[in-house]
Amino acid sequence: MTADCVVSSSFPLFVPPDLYELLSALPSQLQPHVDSPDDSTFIHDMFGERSLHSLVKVNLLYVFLFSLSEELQVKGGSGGIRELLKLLAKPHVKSLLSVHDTVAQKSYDPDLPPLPDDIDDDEESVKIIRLVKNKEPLGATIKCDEHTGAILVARIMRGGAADRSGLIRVGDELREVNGIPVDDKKPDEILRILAQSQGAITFKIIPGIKEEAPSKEPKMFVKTLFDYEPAEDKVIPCKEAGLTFKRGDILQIMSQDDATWWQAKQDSHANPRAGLIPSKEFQERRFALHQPATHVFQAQKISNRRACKNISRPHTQAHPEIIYAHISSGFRRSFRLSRRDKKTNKSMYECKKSEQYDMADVPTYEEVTPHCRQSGAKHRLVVLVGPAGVGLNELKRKLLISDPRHFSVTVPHTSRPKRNQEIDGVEYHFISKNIFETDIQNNKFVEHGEYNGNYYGTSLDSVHSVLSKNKVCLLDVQPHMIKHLRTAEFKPYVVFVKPPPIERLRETRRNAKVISGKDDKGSATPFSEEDFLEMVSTGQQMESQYGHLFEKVIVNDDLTAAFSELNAALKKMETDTHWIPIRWTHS
Ligand SMILES: Nc1ncnc2c1ncn2[C@@H]1O[C@H](COP(=O)(O)OP(=O)(O)OP(=O)(O)O)[C@@H](O)[C@H]1O
Repeated sequence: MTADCVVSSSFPLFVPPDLYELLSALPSQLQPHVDSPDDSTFIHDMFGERSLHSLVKVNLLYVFLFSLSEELQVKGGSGGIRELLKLLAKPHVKSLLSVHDTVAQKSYDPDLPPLPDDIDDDEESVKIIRLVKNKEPLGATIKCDEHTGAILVARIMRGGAADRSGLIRVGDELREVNGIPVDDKKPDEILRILAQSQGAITFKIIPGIKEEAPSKEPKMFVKTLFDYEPAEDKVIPCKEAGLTFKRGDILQIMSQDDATWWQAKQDSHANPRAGLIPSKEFQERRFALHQPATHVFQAQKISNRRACKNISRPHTQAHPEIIYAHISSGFRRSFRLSRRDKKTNKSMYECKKSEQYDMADVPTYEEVTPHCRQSGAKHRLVVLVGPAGVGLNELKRKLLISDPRHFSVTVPHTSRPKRNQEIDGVEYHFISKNIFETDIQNNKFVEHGEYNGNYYGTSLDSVHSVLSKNKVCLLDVQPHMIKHLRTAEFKPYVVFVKPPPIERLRETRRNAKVISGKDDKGSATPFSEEDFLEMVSTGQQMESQYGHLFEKVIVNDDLTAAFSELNAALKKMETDTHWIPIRWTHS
């Protein structure tokens, strides 16, 4: 339906209540002097007429002031009275009263067409609604009742023109449009009549029996975790009433009355009218039906490259990583896949819980609330994800160099023996194999893995330790680990570092070396074409599977630009208000 409502208005009249009482009392006082019932009805109608009330009210004001002046003149007397008489005699006071009287007597009701003659007197109540089309849709949908065949108002979109007017309600039966009976028509045909109508449209409506309960505007906000285009949705009851959104948009849910189709509006849009979106439950069911069995992104096999490479490489001032080594030796500590090692490395980093598909993982909507970090409160955990070789360590390193007192990384645990030059708690926390295994059992690790018979892992305590120093903890993990870090305590800010298109990879990484090592002696070799292809395809896979968990996506094309963007985003994260899952605020 594409019509807009005219809401009638009338000029407000301020009639003293005692005058109303007088007018209402008159008919009964005259009653003893009236013989015929017709005369009695006439008198009642006349004194009950609203326009008479208005006229009397207006005249009373006028007459009252005149008689007041006369009375005061007769009384003569004090300076105050003379002053008042002078005021009342002033031309602009008189003009003001005259304008008031003129305005008060005008009718501001809209010019409505006469009621159709053929209205059945027996019909209990019929609403004739006149609407004027403009660009804004009416914000209502119709349907054909499957039992009676009646055309009913199916839905009123919250905040839309129909809703705001209050003239049309869900369940109202549509009888005529512009005098054309619609009881033999299908909803589509009616919509065509409406589309062809110009200017005013008259609806004849039988009000539905069930009155909609006045609804308070709910204040529920959700972050959308998928893209939605109503035009492509085969089952939406009305495509035109649908709301388009992109993954990551914030919507305000306006109505959940219908279990299948919610009403929502974009938080950032001024348009008050809600649109239809699939409900969470409905979308989950659809998602489950269309999801291939093997949809879970396979965690990459892990090498210990991260665990060892900065520790055992010779320190040379020329190499940027070594500059970092002077700031903190606990770098390259997270454990992600090395492309080069994956065939030979049987171990992989485990996560704490099962990676099996469960409904909680279905990306539909997540209820969110605005959050701004209070000064002095712990920082949000910064989680970096991206395909191997994309530049996570390079970006971390730059952040650490830029502000070593503000940013920090975790110190990993290992079960391998400590070397002479190493200090416990600096390069690693050195623990026995037994203790490592017990800690794994007790879910003490964010990630852990085995390499060359030794365990390596990032413990939750090492994250706590950085955060408790009021520093921003930079952690890079496999993307399937993100969900375990999404807690009220960590409030992770997840940044996906994405590779640029392959031609830009070739160009920018021409002189770059990819570091790999099957033992603690990491070796650096140039990127191969295969590395680039794999980086791009892994990046795409990660984004499609975990994109709903990313708060920021940074394309690492030009390194300096990518670093500036990341740095600026992290500053904003600390100072600005962000939408976070509401469950993170219920700790
Ligand atoms: N934007 C860039 N332009 C040019 N070289 C880059 C860029 N980003 C990273 N590099 C280089 O690419 C190589 C790999 O980067 P880095 O080690 O940071 O990747 P990574 O994501 O940590 O990889 P891995 O997980 O395999 O350790 C390094 O030599 C780094 O200097």
